[in-house]
Amino acid sequence: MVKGSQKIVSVDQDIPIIDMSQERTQVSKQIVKACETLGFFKVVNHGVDQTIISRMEQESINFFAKPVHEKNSVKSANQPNFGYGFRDIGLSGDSGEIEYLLFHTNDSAFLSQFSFSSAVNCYIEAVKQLAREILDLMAEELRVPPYTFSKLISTVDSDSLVRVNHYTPSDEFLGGTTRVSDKSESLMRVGFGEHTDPQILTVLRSNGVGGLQVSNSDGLWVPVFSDPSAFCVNVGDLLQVMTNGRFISVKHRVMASGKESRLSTAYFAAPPLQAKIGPIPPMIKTVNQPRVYQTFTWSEYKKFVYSHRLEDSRLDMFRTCKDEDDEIVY
Ligand SMILES: O=C(O)CCC(=O)C(=O)O
Ligand SMILES: [Fe+2]
Repeated sequence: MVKGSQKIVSVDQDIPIIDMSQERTQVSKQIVKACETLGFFKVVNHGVDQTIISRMEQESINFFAKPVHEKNSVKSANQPNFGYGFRDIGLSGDSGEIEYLLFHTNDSAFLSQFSFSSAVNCYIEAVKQLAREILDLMAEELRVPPYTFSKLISTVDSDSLVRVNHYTPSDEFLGGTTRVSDKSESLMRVGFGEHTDPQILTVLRSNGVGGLQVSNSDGLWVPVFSDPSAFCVNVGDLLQVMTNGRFISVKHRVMASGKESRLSTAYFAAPPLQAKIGPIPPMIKTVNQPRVYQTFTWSEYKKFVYSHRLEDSRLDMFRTCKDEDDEIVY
């Protein structure tokens, strides 16, 4: 039995697909609606140059094709869970059928070890720009001051990350030194266990191989068909907090069925470590929408997240139990 499994619905008809070439107010309305109902949507006609995407994908394929010892040597000097990872996700004992490369977007010393750092940097700039644009569209429709969200990810000390995930076909695991012990699990293996993304916004792309599932309001897992020309966007925990619970930080997971390699690249847009995060004043209405979350720094929340398991509902600990009056000025 796959841990945490729920019923799976068969089509991704529930996943909104937003055409960013539409009229601006239309786009912002659709984005806000998607964030309130599912916390997840796809964008098409997003303006990111296909050559930037293709270069990043090819360089990632080349990296994962390298011998294990070469991949293992890619480690961050000061953070043990950064760099190349195999199976172990995070620091609290989570694991999945995955190998990955995790790095800070502004860690130029780390990035310079790669022959493909220019492809990575171009990709980061492009998805960061897309994330900013989406956050600005949200702010417009929510009628909050311009750049309220995007300015948090625009500063040089923003703590944003990129994770390139590679889910290898199951035969490689079955035939190799790593053995899948249980037959039923070998049919549907957890690639990346259920979790919410802790940051502000995630912009994710994959290579045309599915596996990603999102949990809808009925608690059903909705498979997300992979469209290599689209970006998937999901609300992170911090955006749920800033919107005082109006946006949903969607629970998602990857089930690797094992026939083809899934390659995904996630850009996690995050604020600087010392940024104070809490519900923004226009999102708090004393009568019908009182403050739901406390105020905390990203650094405090990140520490908390890293000391818990992926599937833990980490945001619950930061709900208010009393009225707080430490308003944040963004
Ligand atoms: O690989 C995917 O599609 C999703 C991975 C994911 O959820 C993550 O890296 O946070
Ligand atoms: Fe995720």
